[in-house]
Amino acid sequence: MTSVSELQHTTGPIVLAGAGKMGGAMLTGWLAGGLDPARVVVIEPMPSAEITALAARGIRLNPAAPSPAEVVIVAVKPQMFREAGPALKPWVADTTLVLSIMAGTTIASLQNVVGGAVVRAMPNTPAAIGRGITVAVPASDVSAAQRALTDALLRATGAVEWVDDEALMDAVTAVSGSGPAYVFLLAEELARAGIAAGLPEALATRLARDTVSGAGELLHRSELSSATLRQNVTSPGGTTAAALSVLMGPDGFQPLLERAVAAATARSKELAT
Ligand SMILES: NC(=O)C1=CN([C@@H]2O[C@H](COP(=O)(O)OP(=O)(O)OC[C@H]3O[C@@H](n4cnc5c(N)ncnc54)[C@H](OP(=O)(O)O)[C@@H]3O)[C@@H](O)[C@H]2O)C=CC1
Ligand SMILES: O=C(O)[C@@H]1CCC=N1
Repeated sequence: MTSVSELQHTTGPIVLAGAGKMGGAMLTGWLAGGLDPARVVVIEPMPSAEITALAARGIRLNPAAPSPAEVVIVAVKPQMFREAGPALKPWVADTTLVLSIMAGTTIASLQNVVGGAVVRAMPNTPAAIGRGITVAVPASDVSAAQRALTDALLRATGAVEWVDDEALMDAVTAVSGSGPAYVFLLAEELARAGIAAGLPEALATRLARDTVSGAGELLHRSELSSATLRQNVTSPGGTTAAALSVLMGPDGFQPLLERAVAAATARSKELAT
């Protein structure tokens, strides 16, 4: 992760349209990394208490007089974009970087509705703690400076991968955009299974949460592959092998996740406008 201080080389306002779960997570990551709140404009019809409180730190919330910004981040729901997009135009000049994080919504659609130099990106909510991963794809007219600015913004919330093929974004969305939800569900279901196996609810919940987060942290810090880390838990003829014979069986994780990722990929394509 690079420091938000790279963003201090730029001076213009950073406009965030839609400060919900994902836009709010990115904003949290930027502010935690040291971005000056005075540079941030938030456009949000029903701001949460947290976002409203940020106004006291210098963020400008729903200012009355828009003017072209250096960056506009589009973080409204894709289903809202056709309605919400045109109102963003006064913030966008030809030279404005328009960074969209909307699932499905294409670069062509952003160019038509909002204009500017468009980068389409797919982040995830661990951005709030600087541990997100974002995949970005630039429109052909995005300058090197705009790409560097995008990179600095995204790196302040975690890792960044650039791709040239926009068609990859549906599967990216299904794997890393939605992926944190699959992991949180794993923690929920591991706790439920622990309760079913006889554990008190509070203990099962604690064990599941700390196991998922601890294993995630080990995966993050270790240079070993996930397969090796898994094998390191699996004593021959032991308890893990018994569980994995279920989880790696014909109706185990592999076909289940393939179906889940295929469903999310298909939904991303449906959301394309
Ligand atoms: N959640 C996630 O993990 C991820 C989400 N995304 C993308 O981020 C975007 C936002 O998703 P998410 O944060 O989950 O959804 P949210 O509903 O939490 O956030 C969208 C926000 O936009 C606000 N909004 C509605 N209309 C306007 C408008 N005209 N101008 C400005 N803001 C408006 C909404 O307000 P109100 O609620 O009052 O309508 C809401 O606060 C989506 O496009 C999604 O595809 C991408 C990666 C991951
Ligand atoms: O569920 C969604 O559509 C968004 C995109 C990826 C994560 N959340």
